[in-house]
Amino acid sequence: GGPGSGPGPARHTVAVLGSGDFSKCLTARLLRCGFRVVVGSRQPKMAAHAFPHVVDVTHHEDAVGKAHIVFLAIRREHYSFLWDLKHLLEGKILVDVSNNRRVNQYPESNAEYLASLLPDSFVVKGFNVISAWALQQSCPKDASTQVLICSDSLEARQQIMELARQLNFHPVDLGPLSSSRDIENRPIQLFPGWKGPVLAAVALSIFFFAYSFVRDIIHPYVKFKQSDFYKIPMELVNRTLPTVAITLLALVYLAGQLAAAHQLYYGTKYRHFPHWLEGWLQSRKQLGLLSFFLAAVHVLYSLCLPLRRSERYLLLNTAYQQVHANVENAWNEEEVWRVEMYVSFGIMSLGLLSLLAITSIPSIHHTLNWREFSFIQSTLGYIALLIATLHGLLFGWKRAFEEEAYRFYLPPSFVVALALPPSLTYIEMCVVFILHPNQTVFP
Ligand SMILES: NC(=O)C1=CN([C@@H]2O[C@H](COP(=O)(O)OP(=O)(O)OC[C@H]3O[C@@H](n4cnc5c(N)ncnc54)[C@H](OP(=O)(O)O)[C@@H]3O)[C@@H](O)[C@H]2O)C=CC1
Ligand SMILES: [Fe+3]
Repeated sequence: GGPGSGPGPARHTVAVLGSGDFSKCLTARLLRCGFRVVVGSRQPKMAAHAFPHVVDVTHHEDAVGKAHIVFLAIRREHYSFLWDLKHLLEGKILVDVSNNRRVNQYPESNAEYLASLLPDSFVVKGFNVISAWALQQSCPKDASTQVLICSDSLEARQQIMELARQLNFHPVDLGPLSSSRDIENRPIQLFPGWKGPVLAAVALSIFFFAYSFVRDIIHPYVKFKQSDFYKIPMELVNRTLPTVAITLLALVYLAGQLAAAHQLYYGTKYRHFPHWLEGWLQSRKQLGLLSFFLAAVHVLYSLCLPLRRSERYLLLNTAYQQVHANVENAWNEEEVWRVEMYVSFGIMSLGLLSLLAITSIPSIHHTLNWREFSFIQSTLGYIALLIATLHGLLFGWKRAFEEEAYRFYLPPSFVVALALPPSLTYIEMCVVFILHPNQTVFP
């Protein structure tokens, strides 16, 4: 018969092969939830010390014979010994809990390899996303409780899902055994989806930092023998941060623009985007969050600029020179307006960016319907980009056109602000709204 047709009492006994960390913690959890456990070990006498007395620690053959469900708490590299137990494992449910060290370490997943080794057993993949530490926790709130499960045998899958429930886990059915590759990759991935955006942020940071270094430090030094190296830790960093932030935010919307252009060019929504664009579209959330993070750090840096010694000396020196020149009032209306506005625009764009970041949190995202989400992420996000652009323009204005030393060196934020977002606005206005006023385009 099927995997469920074992003799009655054996069902309440679960076998665990291997006596390592995972085996110990799984056994403890099984016992706590009312199961009987038999552990199979190469050296049962030695291994028995590590288990409570109620646990039957015995040889592999013996353990397998006493249970219908067998957990394999051993590493994939040792699976070959199961070949000797082949006939004993026939018709049993084998739970593969193994993990690898690297993503896609082997051509086939561990569970698929096991299934090919023992075609007459019912292989179920599961519990690998749970750490031995999480298995030990009595209060499931402290640890992640989701268990991803897959198997080619529907009945075996359902039995293991039921077992997971009885162990106070939340099983998630991922279908056939072919999903096991994905399940095995889950616990060893390091922030999937963040690699591209983080690399982009790092590359842009290096580029803009180097640019500012040459422009703000090297150039004045070579040309005017002016030593401004003190600017490296604060001013240069604080110039790089907003430039990268605004560029990343522009990249979020550039992806949508390219997608819209692609759809308009081919005249259909149903044609696949090229791979690079697909990946780019899917990293928009990460790009936006990185942009928000850099913008927030930029705000902190900016708030701390007046705390510096250099700032105090420069202010005092200016005051002294002013007294010397007999100038009573240095008020410059134009400068005052420029700075008031640029600070105000900066605050506004950070406010809007915070809103975008908050609504990207899944639990908040789920309370919004599609239209509300797209209003915040597309419309408000775009407004944030434009306001941030104005902020950058107002900052760069004076330096680009008034300061003698920099006349021929446009500040990077100014270039980015000029080149990226407004041109996107033009593309959107021309291509989308004028040519196809009723076309719903990619958000
Ligand atoms: N530790 C964890 O947090 C997690 C572990 N896992 C997976 O669980 C499995 C076991 O992990 P863990 O307990 O940490 O590993 P350990 O290395 O601690 O234990 C593995 C056990 O396998 C047995 N074993 C070792 N070599 C052989 C061999 N040549 N032939 C047969 N059996 C052998 C040993 O038991 P004995 O000497 O009694 O035969 C040993 O105790 C692995 O596949 C791992 O990927 C999954 C999720 C989390
Ligand atoms: Fe700024």
